[in-house]
Amino acid sequence: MSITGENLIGASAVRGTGESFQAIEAATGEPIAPAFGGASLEDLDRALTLASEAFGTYSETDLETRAKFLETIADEILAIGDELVERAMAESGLPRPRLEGERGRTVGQLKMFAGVVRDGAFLDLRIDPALPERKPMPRPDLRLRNIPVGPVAVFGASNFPLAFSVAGGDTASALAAGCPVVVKAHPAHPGTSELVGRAVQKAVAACGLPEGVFSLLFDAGRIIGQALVADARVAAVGFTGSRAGGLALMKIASTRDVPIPVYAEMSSINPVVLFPGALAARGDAIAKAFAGSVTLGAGQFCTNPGLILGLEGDALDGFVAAAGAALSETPASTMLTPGIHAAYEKGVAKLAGHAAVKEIARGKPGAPTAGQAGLYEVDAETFLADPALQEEIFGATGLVVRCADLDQLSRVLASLEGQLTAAIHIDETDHDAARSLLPLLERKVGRILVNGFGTGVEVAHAMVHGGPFPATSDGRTTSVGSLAINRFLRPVSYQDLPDDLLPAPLKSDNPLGAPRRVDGGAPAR
Ligand SMILES: NC(=O)C1=CN([C@@H]2O[C@H](COP(=O)(O)OP(=O)(O)OC[C@H]3O[C@@H](n4cnc5c(N)ncnc54)[C@H](OP(=O)(O)O)[C@@H]3O)[C@@H](O)[C@H]2O)C=CC1
Ligand SMILES: O=C(O)CCC(=O)C(=O)O
Repeated sequence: MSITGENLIGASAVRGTGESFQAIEAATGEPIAPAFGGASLEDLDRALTLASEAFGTYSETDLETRAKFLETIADEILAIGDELVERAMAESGLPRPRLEGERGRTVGQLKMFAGVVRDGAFLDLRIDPALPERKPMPRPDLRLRNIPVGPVAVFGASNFPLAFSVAGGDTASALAAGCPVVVKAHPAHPGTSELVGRAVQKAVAACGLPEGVFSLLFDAGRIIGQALVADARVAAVGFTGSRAGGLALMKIASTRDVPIPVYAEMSSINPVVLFPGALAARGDAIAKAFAGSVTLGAGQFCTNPGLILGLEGDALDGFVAAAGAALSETPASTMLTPGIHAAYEKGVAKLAGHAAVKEIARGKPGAPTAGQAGLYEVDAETFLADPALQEEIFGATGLVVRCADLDQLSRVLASLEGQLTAAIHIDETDHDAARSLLPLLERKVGRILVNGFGTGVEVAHAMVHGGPFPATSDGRTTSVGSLAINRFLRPVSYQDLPDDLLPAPLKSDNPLGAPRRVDGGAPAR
């Protein structure tokens, strides 16, 4: 498949007349052909007109057609073959195994949502039959289902060019819900975006769906992204990226005549708590695993373990020495973009320049575009006194906070902003102490994990990839896993509608065979 640099608007490929730009090879900083023509506001208008027109039909597609569509997207992505992996490697600097794995995750995610759609439980069908004889008041017949919210704007993320981008989790869950999607491509990987966009476009045609179900727009700047969020035809937004970017989009969305939700996954430093029993038993092994996690993908994971909390003592000293030794052997890794590399360097310099912060280790230096790993430490009182030490450093650097006792450690946790994950490393002897921290961790994070690290989110039904602000803009949701579909649904209740006016899933003979909760009982088909 050749990459043309065109916007994909419904079934058409349109050369944008806005400012053009090229992809940059992450490892060399050299431009890669072709040039991408940025979308004009007219292109955006056309994409949104088509999306609005498609919504009525697409929102009522039968579940089998919608599931097949998601599976067809997955098949079309695989059919691109190695060109997709090669292009993503060049644009992102991420290695082949990582991108092949990410492609598998993307395809698996689409297939999982196909299963969710077929199952029908996401419709949350409820029926409270009429009770005409009830005293003192009769009860009306009430039936409820979830409906899709409308066209959704998705911003591709820089750090997962496949799994959090054009056909990533936000797009898959919005399409599964029945919402048309308009994607604003991340400028760090436009070629990868076009290849995947064309795969989705083919799937729309192959499944006989209205063309406006999907469009992909490029932009050299921010005009299109901002106009997309501001447009009255957009009903919700999915975003993964910086806190500043997420907040800017939330502001636009909340000041529209009709405000809409922005589901933004933003910044997180993912505390790791090292309990004494675990450290004494296997501190070296935990240190090696930590070094692997903090440097994974050049540290460019929002689940990166950026903060390590432990109790002062020999075991923590041993961990710090072993983690420092492992990190100092780690080669520098190409970062996604020169801008992300520069932001990383700035963040590390700010941390290293803090009077009370001590450098433990730096990884091996590398090319000018490569991020050098780092490990630093600070005492808990300093950390508690300076909120700047909580700022996310997007890259392969961690900060160890030395705590005098469990009480101080818990004060450090209590001082943290909302987080995506918290990891605790424990042995049997640590269970009582760990139990005492769990209520606090639940209030702070979206996922608590034991004896592991949060990088590498499993796409599953019981996954929460979310958390209180600023980890996300709405801690009641997740952007990974089947529950992500709920972001793009809203419930509607139907009171006393005759059977022939009811939507199919709520008709008396249950023609869809979807599970329904009748009179508050367990869902049954
Ligand atoms: N915690 C996390 O999960 C992640 C955090 N980051 C952080 O973000 C930094 C930059 O990385 P990046 O991935 O580019 O994230 P950004 O938030 O800068 O950009 C993400 C997308 O949103 C757009 N965007 C950003 N700000 C605005 C705005 N004010 N108005 C309209 N559109 C906007 C960008 O367009 P454009 O590129 O044109 O600005 C891009 O398409 C990293 O250095 C890192 O600190 C990045 C990825 C993941
Ligand atoms: O750890 C993962 O697999 C996902 C990380 C993520 O969502 C992100 O970095 O944006």
